[in-house]
Amino acid sequence: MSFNILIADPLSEEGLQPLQDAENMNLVIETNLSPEELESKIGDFDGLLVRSQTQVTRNIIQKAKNLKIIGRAGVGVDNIDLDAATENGIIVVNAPNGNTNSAAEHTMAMIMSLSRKIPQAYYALKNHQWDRKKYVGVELKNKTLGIVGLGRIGTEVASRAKGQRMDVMAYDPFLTEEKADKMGIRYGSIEDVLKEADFITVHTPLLKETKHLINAEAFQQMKPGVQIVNCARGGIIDEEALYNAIVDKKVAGAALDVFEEEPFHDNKLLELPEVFATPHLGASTIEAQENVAIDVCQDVIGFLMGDLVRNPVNLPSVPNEIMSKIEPYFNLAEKLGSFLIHLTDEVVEEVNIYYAGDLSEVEVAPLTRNTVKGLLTRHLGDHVNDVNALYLAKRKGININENKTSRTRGFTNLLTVEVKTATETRSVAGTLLNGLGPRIVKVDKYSVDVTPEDHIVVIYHQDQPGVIGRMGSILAQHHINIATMQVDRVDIGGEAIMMLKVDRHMEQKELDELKSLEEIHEVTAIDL
Ligand SMILES: NC(=O)C1=CN([C@@H]2O[C@H](COP(=O)(O)OP(=O)(O)OC[C@H]3O[C@@H](n4cnc5c(N)ncnc54)[C@H](O)[C@@H]3O)[C@@H](O)[C@H]2O)C=CC1
Ligand SMILES: O=C(O)CCC(=O)C(=O)O
Repeated sequence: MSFNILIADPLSEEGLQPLQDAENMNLVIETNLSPEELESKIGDFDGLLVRSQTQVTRNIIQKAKNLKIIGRAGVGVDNIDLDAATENGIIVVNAPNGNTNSAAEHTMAMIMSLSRKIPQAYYALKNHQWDRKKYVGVELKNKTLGIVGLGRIGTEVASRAKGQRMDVMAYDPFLTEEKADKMGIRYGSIEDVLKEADFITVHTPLLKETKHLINAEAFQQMKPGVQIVNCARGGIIDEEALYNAIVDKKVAGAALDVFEEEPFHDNKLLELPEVFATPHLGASTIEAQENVAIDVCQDVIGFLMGDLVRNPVNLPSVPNEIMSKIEPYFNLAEKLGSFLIHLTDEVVEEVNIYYAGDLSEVEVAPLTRNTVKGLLTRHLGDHVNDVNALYLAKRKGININENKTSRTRGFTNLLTVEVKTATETRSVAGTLLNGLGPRIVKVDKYSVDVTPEDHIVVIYHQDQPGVIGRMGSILAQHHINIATMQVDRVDIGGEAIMMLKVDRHMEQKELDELKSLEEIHEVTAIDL
């Protein structure tokens, strides 16, 4: 099997080497495609790699019939419609670590250039103006740097600014006073940071909550003469408000790497002498580009070859040590879901998943996704995958509940799945037997021991002599060989279950013949 990968933005050649070297990956490099060109080509590709330039819109994703993975060589994924990707079962991966250093260094370069007005002084010299008075700067030492967003890049900026002997203060919803103390910086609310900082640098993602986080009201709260840096995302700072704050002399200078609209030819902020800018160069170093391309290529190859990805954006990332504990249960979880959905023809309203024993001690979200994938595939087909399973369940109005319990029924691990419809509740439980693999150990209230694979026939019948023989005869007439057989009941003479493993798929008319026996209540054939 081979995969077609489209590289739609310029990526480091060295960084692309893992993909070039992979035997079954066909790389097509076509940058600067218009949205229409990308829409018309994307149907041929299994993977798409971009930086921040290409907008991967819902329209493009809807045309991407074969697309399985979108790799973003960088951090911000605001150029990718994540909802559309998730709904269509396309995994998005990024490279969150490879450009942190470069972005932090660029931020420091911006802060230092701002403090000494280096770009303006150079520009004047180029224009034959030797002016030493106009370009008097300020020292960074003892000035307060306010960092909004103390993630990977914000943290690196903090440690570099401390090296400049700045007084560093930060706001981040995940920052506590204790963590700040440990880092040797000051903790503040957003208001504290706005009020006290001489330089403010933003390092948040662009989200609904951070759009225009730094707006006219925020500028009002700042010290006169404050200087502003944005090397994160255009739109975190309201450009109109920044323009006005500079014209009103509230803000003394601004250094911008990112803009509300990119790329641009004109931006009125650049008409102001207090402003200098770079065209989104934060991650543009040889090292960062190589790092992010390698990281994203490895995830794309890994994913297409059936491995786990390290940096998923639209799936929670699970640390390796946890993944190694739960991975053996993936197959069991999916098979239990596929099995159970065949036991009801009614609309499923609720799914309860119970994790017991060893499973009650680990992160089980990936198992829940696999179970739901198994449940939904019967009716929604193969496009259900672990990326979109929970989204599709929600869209169908199915409530999914995850529970951890101590009820192991004597097994070291037990996964029980229960579906509720308007009129019935059906359930199946399975375990992973040490060395023997997955087993179905309970169906509704009956105990069984069946491997969840091949052709299973579940028969509910009256517990009375002769039923098994009559069923056996019908199967024999159709040349259906019984591989294994299990029966269980709760009360003598009451309802009983029979679980058959047969050697081939059973046709509807064969099942109808079984159902026509008076003692039989329900027959379900399940091909797992
Ligand atoms: N200019 C460039 O070329 C580059 C830009 N970036 C951008 O830099 C930004 C930061 O990247 P990383 O540090 O890697 O991300 P990160 O995810 O490690 O850090 C973001 C931090 O922002 C915080 N945050 C979220 N909402 C906030 C709010 N309302 N107020 C304060 N903090 C908030 C989060 O808690 C998190 O700690 C992203 O927007 C990314 O796209 C990243 C690399 C290069
Ligand atoms: O691809 C680039 O150079 C942009 C990097 C960036 O903005 C990011 O990683 O978020």
